[in-house]
Amino acid sequence: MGVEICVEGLTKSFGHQVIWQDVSLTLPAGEVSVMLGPSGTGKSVFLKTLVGLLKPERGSITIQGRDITKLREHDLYEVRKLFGVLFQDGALFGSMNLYDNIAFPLREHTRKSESEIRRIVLEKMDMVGLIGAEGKLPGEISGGMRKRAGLARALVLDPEIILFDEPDSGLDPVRVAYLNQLIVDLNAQIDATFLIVTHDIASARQVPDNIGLLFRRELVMFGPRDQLLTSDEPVVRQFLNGRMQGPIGMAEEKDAAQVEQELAEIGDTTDPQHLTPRLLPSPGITRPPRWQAIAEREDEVARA
Ligand SMILES: Nc1ncnc2c1ncn2[C@@H]1O[C@H](COP(=O)(O)OP(=O)(O)OP(=O)(O)O)[C@@H](O)[C@H]1O
Repeated sequence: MGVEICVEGLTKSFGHQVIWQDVSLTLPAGEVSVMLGPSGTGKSVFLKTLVGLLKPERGSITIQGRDITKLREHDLYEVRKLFGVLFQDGALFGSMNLYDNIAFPLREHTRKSESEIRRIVLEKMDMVGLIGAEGKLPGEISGGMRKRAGLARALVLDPEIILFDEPDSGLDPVRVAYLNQLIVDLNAQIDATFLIVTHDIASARQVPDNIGLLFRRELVMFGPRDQLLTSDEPVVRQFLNGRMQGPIGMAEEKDAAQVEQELAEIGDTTDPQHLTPRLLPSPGITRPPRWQAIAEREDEVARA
């Protein structure tokens, strides 16, 4: 069913450099959330903090009733089993074929027999469309296939939470579209909680239930997709429209008068009537119950 992650007042620094502070949000169980933000705002640091690889200075991360920032290494090891992580490059072992790469977590963390491992590996490879590529080495396949292999590996321990670190980086737009469909289909099938860090605005508009935006060391906003897509908050509007006009500058600083002038010069693109349609699960995949509620809420926003 996926588990909820509740983050409260989280602050992370490296030495004197505050990366972000006082971040509070709840990733609802079983839903897909996207975290956006200009380069260097600490999105990857946020993912690493959620899995307990980095320790925050302040705040809590509550999963299944336990604050994981307070856990000792042994207990943290148990909590980490709830997570599957898809790293940017798939993080595959270059000398192992895809089958062995995907089987790796099962061989490391479980006592399953090789026949059971085979069943699971082939099931996950099938889910991501990689059947037939078992014997290939990571160096012999495309970036898109490597991502899908990384995703299959993230799925083998049946995680409750899946973190995606820029799944679309380095892929052409067609591969990104296929990957987005795969993410939506997987979420409908396995119903885990998904958090995706991305720069890709088209993906952020179509795929998630919720969107968050990190900017200038703060979480500017986190909420349902329709709420962010129709927001008047200048940072949110600028980022979701991929514009130069607005508070986000090349070096992240602009003066207020310039921002105001720029915003006055551009038209309003937050019209709820033109809310980007959500990407639906492929035909034949049963939609989780929440889809009905989402469709109704988005209809309401469009009518308002
Ligand atoms: N282990 C570390 N020690 C010190 N500083 C770090 C460490 N990890 C990350 N940082 C710093 O934290 C900041 C945020 O990095 P992060 O990679 O999370 O940004 P990001 O938002 O994911 O960027 P991008 O979108 O470009 O991938 C950067 O200034 C980086 O140098």
